[in-house]
Amino acid sequence: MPRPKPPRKPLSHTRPPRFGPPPATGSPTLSSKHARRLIRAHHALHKARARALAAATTTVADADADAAAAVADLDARIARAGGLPRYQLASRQGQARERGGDASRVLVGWVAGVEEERRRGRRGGKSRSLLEVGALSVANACGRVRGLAVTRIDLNALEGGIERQDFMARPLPAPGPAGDADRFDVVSLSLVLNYVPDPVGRGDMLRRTCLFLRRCAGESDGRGGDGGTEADAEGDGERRLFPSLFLVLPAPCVTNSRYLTEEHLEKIMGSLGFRLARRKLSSKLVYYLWVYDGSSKSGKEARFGKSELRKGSNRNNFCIVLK
Ligand SMILES: C[S@@+](CC[C@H](N)C(=O)[O-])C[C@H]1O[C@@H](n2cnc3c(N)ncnc32)[C@H](O)[C@@H]1O
Repeated sequence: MPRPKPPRKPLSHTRPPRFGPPPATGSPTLSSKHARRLIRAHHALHKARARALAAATTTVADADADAAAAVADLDARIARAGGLPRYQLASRQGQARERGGDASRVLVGWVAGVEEERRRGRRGGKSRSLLEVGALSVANACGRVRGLAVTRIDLNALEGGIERQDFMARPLPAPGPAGDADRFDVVSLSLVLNYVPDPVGRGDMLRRTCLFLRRCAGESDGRGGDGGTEADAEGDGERRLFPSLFLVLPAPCVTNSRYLTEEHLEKIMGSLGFRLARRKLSSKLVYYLWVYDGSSKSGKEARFGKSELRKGSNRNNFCIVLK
């Protein structure tokens, strides 16, 4: 008579981790969890480096050596962890999968109606241009919109078609119409602002986007719009969508920060001359389209420091400072 099978043991929840070499750079086996850990560690090291760097430039001479050594040590740790290339691959593989894909699809969804109308010739005129800062791939959704010319830059170019360039060092367009060819209808900062390790650097980056946006035609051709107003993507009127900044952040940067709320972000952006045209909140990310009209309500840029806006021990410290 056959013996009854012994009951199967439940899987242990305390199983030791599997050791072995980390997945090779570019490996499709990089798990979401691994990618998330790698991304967090990279951000943390960068923030520590920014703090050490600030200390190195502000401390008295004999402390300089220590601070400089701390920076060098952090550089070595960043390099040992695979540096920017590994972070980028983790972002491209793990994070993209986890958050449901390419963030530029949201931008395309917002502006596609306008472009479609243009294509059908009702508005006529030039094609649109996009400067994608922090581009990881040329194969994202914005690259497939007809009539949208995309310029891609990144600190480290992973593919052909992406220029290796620091946005903060990108040569500024010449003043006036002479610089128009070097300005864009849309600048995209998708998960780039949160890469900047310090609050002042974030403010500087936001401010710099204005310099690369085409001026409202109200200023250059006196017609009170960018070559006329655009019907927006949802057809809810004649609100302009260009020139604009597409900004994507991890949602907790605004939903759970001690120093930044959406209201505060709107004030910062308003002071730079932007108004909020579109917003989408997902479980992981927040997407914004900010239309630039080149002037703040008060007529001048305000200063925004670091002040606590929400209390609570479980908050993060994401902050934007406009000096
Ligand atoms: C998390 S990745 C985001 C990639 C992509 N935009 C997305 O939405 O998935 C951030 C990228 O921004 C790039 N980056 C950060 N600061 C930059 C700067 N000042 N100029 C150009 N690229 C920058 C980094 O090199 C990195 O590749």
